[in-house]
Amino acid sequence: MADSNSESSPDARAGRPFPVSWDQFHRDCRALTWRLNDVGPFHAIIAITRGGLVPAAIVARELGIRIIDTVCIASYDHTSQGDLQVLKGVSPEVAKLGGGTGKGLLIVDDLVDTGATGRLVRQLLPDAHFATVYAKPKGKPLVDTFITEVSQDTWIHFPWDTALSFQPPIRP
Ligand SMILES: O=P(O)(O)OC[C@H]1O[C@H](OP(=O)(O)OP(=O)(O)O)[C@H](O)[C@@H]1O
Ligand code: HPA
Ligand SMILES: [Mg+2]
Repeated sequence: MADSNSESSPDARAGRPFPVSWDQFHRDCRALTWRLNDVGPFHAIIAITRGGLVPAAIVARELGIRIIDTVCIASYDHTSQGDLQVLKGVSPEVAKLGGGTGKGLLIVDDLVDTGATGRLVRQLLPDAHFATVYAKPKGKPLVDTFITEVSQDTWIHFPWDTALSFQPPIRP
């Protein structure tokens, strides 16, 4: 990421952890779906891989959507963001359902951070509805629906990236 500001440098952000359990993540995805239920119906869901796969599965189950596509984008190597690479775009069948601009399609990702991924997704499908579970301030304007905002200098630790481990007591 081209962010030289020490407050939001990868190290600073990794230093302010926000761990999310499976239980919490499931609850947040359900809360997101309640909001999306008021916006739809949607023809199909597009999960932004890989982080969007888990929320997309939960949202699809709750909304009864069975057509699920992926847009495969990679950029972060742990906490540093490099150039975005679209490894796979929208499939022709799903692009057709969205009339070429994404109308009636629901894009799901786990979070927006700098907004770089969201901007790319919006270029691909300008009329789609873009939903994320979490949003940081820089990326928030790109998202149509999200559940929880965290500060820009926070690093969210998702349950699929973490494991339970011993923590020393606060007072040694
Ligand atoms: O708003 P941005 O600064 O672009 O960051 C948000 C994106 O970064 C993460 O994906 P990543 O590229 O790390 O790939 P992954 O989903 O495979 O973990 C996350 O899942 C979002 O897609
Ligand atoms: O805060 C985050 N957590 C996990 N992955 C991420 N990718 C961009 N920002 C984050
Ligand atoms: Mg991702």
